[in-house]
Amino acid sequence: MERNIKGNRIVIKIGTSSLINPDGSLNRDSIQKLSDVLCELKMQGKEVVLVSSGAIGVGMGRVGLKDRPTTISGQQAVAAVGQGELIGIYERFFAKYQISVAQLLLTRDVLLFPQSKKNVSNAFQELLQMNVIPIVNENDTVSVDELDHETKFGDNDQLSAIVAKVIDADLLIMLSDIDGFYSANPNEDENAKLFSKVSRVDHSLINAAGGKGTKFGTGGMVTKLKAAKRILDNNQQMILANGSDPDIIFDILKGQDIGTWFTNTESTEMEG
Ligand SMILES: Nc1ncnc2c1ncn2[C@@H]1O[C@H](COP(=O)(O)OP(=O)(O)O)[C@@H](O)[C@H]1O
Ligand SMILES: N[C@@H](CCC(=O)OP(=O)(O)O)C(=O)O
Repeated sequence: MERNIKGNRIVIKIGTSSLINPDGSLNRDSIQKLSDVLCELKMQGKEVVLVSSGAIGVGMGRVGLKDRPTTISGQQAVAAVGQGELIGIYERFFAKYQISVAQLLLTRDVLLFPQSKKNVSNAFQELLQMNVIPIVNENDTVSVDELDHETKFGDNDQLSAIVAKVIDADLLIMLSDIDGFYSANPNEDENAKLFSKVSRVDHSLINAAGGKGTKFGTGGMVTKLKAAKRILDNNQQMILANGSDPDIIFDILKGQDIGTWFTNTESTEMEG
């Protein structure tokens, strides 16, 4: 079934699992391909915001760590190393198209304090008018899940939903290493079925969501569902799909039945 998708102002979130190879090396091809697709969307006149994870994964490679640091401060440190390199890579790929990027490191304050929300919203508006592609990540040095602090965020999945709200986006496209949201983790249950459409995120769905797929990911499916709930509560739309080939974004925007479509205009459906 074709989907009725409005996609003039789009937030695209890409997870670490799509940016880092299983051996920990940077997946340059994937980042380049994603950058090509985003530039093409810009040239079609669309407004695009990228929420990119990967700071910790890139930083681990840079400082020669095979495993993610176990301490929060260790993760903050490698994120600080990786973020600069990550933005530098995006900057070079986008420069081929004479498109500039901007780095926005955000925390939950964006929603908690009306003045912060207004400031961030104004900055996004200016950047979009300047035809710049804003690239967002959490401000990992201050926003850690484990600290009970006003600025905590803990995951880019929910951050991307918050950004979609702040800029009043038509659509959030969430790209991961999996084809969508399944009735159980398909890496553990071969009978898991893909949901093609979800109209309500309730406890039974959250129970079907498991943790992250690789040592590089952060939130797994739980944080993606929490993001979807925020989107539905705000009457917006989200599509969760596999980011291994970023060209999938074009098919999503054509309304093809790809991944899981979170929309409260229709009832929940499973494939098959
Ligand atoms: N019900 C489910 N449907 C799909 N994937 C699931 C589910 N439960 C757990 N997962 C896991 O969530 C992973 C994606 O989350 P994560 O590793 O955090 O990726 P990303 O880095 O893209 O955010 C999948 O690879 C899969 O192993
Ligand atoms: N801010 C952290 C990642 C947070 C995160 O949500 O990661 P992921 O589950 O891969 O989207 C980073 O850039 O490494």
